[in-house]
Amino acid sequence: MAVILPEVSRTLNEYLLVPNLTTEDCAPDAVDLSAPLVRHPIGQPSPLRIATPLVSAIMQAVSSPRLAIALAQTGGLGFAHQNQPIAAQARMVSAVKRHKAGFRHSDINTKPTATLGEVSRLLQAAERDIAVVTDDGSPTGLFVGLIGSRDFHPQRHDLNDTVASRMRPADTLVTAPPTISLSDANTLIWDQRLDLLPIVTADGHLASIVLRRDYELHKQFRNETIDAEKRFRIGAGINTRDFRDRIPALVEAGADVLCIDSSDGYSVWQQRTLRYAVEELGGVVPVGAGNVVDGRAFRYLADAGAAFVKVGIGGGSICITRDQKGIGRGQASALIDVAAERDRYAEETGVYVPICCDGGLLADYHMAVAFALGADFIMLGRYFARFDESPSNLVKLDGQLFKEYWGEGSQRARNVARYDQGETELPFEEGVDGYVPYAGSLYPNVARTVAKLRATMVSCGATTLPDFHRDAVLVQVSQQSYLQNGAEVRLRSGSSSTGQ
Ligand SMILES: NC(=O)C1=CN([C@@H]2O[C@H](COP(=O)(O)OP(=O)(O)OC[C@H]3O[C@@H](n4cnc5c(N)ncnc54)[C@H](O)[C@@H]3O)[C@@H](O)[C@H]2O)C=CC1
Ligand SMILES: O=c1[nH]c(=O)c2[nH+]cn([C@@H]3O[C@H](COP(=O)(O)O)[C@@H](O)[C@H]3O)c2[nH]1
Ligand SMILES: [K+]
Repeated sequence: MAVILPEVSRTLNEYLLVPNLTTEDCAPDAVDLSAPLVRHPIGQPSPLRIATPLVSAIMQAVSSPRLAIALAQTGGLGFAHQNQPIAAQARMVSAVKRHKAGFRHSDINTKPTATLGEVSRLLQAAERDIAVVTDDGSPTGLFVGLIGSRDFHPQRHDLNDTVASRMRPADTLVTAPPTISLSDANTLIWDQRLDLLPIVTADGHLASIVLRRDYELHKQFRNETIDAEKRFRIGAGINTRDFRDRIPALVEAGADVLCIDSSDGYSVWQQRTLRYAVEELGGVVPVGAGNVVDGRAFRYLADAGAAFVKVGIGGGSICITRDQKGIGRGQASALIDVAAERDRYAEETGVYVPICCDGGLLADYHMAVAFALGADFIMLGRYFARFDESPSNLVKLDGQLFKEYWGEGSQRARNVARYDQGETELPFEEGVDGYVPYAGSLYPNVARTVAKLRATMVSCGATTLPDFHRDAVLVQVSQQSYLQNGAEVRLRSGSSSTGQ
C-alpha cells in the first residue's frame, strides 16, 4: 500500500516566530548572518562561506554576470544558468571572474542621435549626473563621448537637439585602457578632477567605467564574496546529461561551486553526476544537488557526495509543477524534514551538509521563517528578477514598471535554449512566463532585507544562524489570523503594503 505521511503539507506562510529574550549583546550590528555553502567536517570551517546567506536562482531571467557581481559585492553568490550552450555559460562565469572591483558595467548609456530631452529623463530616472555616449547606445559600443547635467540646460538649449550637439567628444576626454589597475584609475580621477573615467579597448569600444563616487562606496562592501586572488566568486548550474563536458569547461572558466539544476534530485542521474565530480574529477569543484523535499532524498544525495542539498519542489513563484505533475511539498514541511535529516547525518558521519531553501519566498519574513526552520542559505528567483541588475527587459504595463520573469520549465526558456537535443517543443510546460513589479537596484533592496533579518533575529535572541536554528520558537497561524490580516486600511502613497 502507498505510504501516506501523517502530517499536512505546510508552507512558510503558515508560521510566525515567537520572540525569545533579547539581551544587551543581542543588537542588529552583532548579528552574524554568515553561512557555510558547502560540506565540511563538524568543528572545521566550510571551505566556502558567504557573509550574506542569499544566492540567485539558476535561471535565465535572474543570474546574469552583472547580477552575480552585484550580489557578490553584497556578500551573496550568483549561479549562472545551465539552459544554454556550454561555451556561453563558461563565458558568463569568466566575465565575473575577470571583473575587476571598482570597474563597473556602464548602465547609463545613450547614442549621439538621441535627444537632450531623452538624456535628461534618463539621468533623472537614474538619479545620475552623467551618461556615456556610444555609437549604438549599448554598454559595449564604440565610445563616442560623455554628456551630463552640466552640458546642457532646458532653458538654454532646445531639448529636441541631439546628444551629438552638446556632448563632450571622446577625443577631448581622458580615458584609460582595460589593463589599468584600480588604484591607477583612481589616481587619474583625482589628478584630472574627473567624475567618470571611461575604460576603452584598443579598438575603441567601451569596456567599463570607473566612477569617482565609487571610491567611497567601495569601502562599504566589507563582506564581498571573493576568492584568494580577490576575484568575485560565482556558482554555475549543471545538468545530469552533458556533465562530462560541462563541468570541466566551467572549472576551466573559474566557477567556484556548481549545482545540479533539476526539479527532482532524488534520481540515479544525480548520483552519477556527483560520483563523476567526486571520484573521476577528484572533487576539483564542490557540486550541490537537488531539489528534494524529504530526508530520504537528502541522505541519498549526501551519501553520493553532494556539497549541499537544495530543498523545494513546486513552491516557486513561476512554478506550476504541482499542477502539472502533482509532485511537491509545502516548503515548511520539506525544510523541517530535511533539516532534521541533515542534523542526524552530521551526528552519524561528522560531516555537515548545508541545505538551501529554494523558491516560494513571497515576503522578506519568509526568509526568517526558513532560517528558523533550519535553512543554511536561501535561493531566490522572483526576488532578484525585479532588480536593475537582472538581465530581463524592463516594461511598462498600464503605467507601472515591471521586469520580465519566466520559469526554466517554460516554453520561453526552452526557446532561448534551443541548441541541443533536437526536440524543442515541450510536451507540457512546468513554468509560467510573466512579469514582476520592478524594484530598482539590488543594493538598497538587499540591504533592507538584511536589516529585516537582523531585526527578526534580535527579537528571537539569536546572533548567528546556528543559534537561530537551535533556539527559534515558531507557531502555526490559524485561518482566522489570515482573515484578520486582511482588515482594510487604505495606504498613504509611498508606504509599503507588502513584505518587500
Ligand atoms: N524547483 C522546482 O520545483 C522546479 C524547477 N524546475 C526547473 O526547470 C528546469 C528543468 O527541470 P527538470 O525538468 O526537472 O529537468 P531534468 O533535466 O532534471 O529532468 C528532466 C527529465 O529527464 C530525466 N533525466 C535526467 N537526466 C537523465 C539522463 N542522464 N538520462 C535519461 N534521463 C534523464 C529526468 O528523470 C526527468 O524525467 C530546471 O531548471 C529546474 O530547476 C522545473 C519545475 C519545478
Ligand atoms: O515549477 C517550476 N517551473 C519552472 O519553470 C521553474 N523554473 C525555476 N523554478 C524553480 O523556482 C525557483 C525560484 O522560485 P522563486 O521565483 O519563488 O524565488 C528556482 O530556483 C527553481 O527551483 C521553477 N519551478
Ligand atoms: K525521483
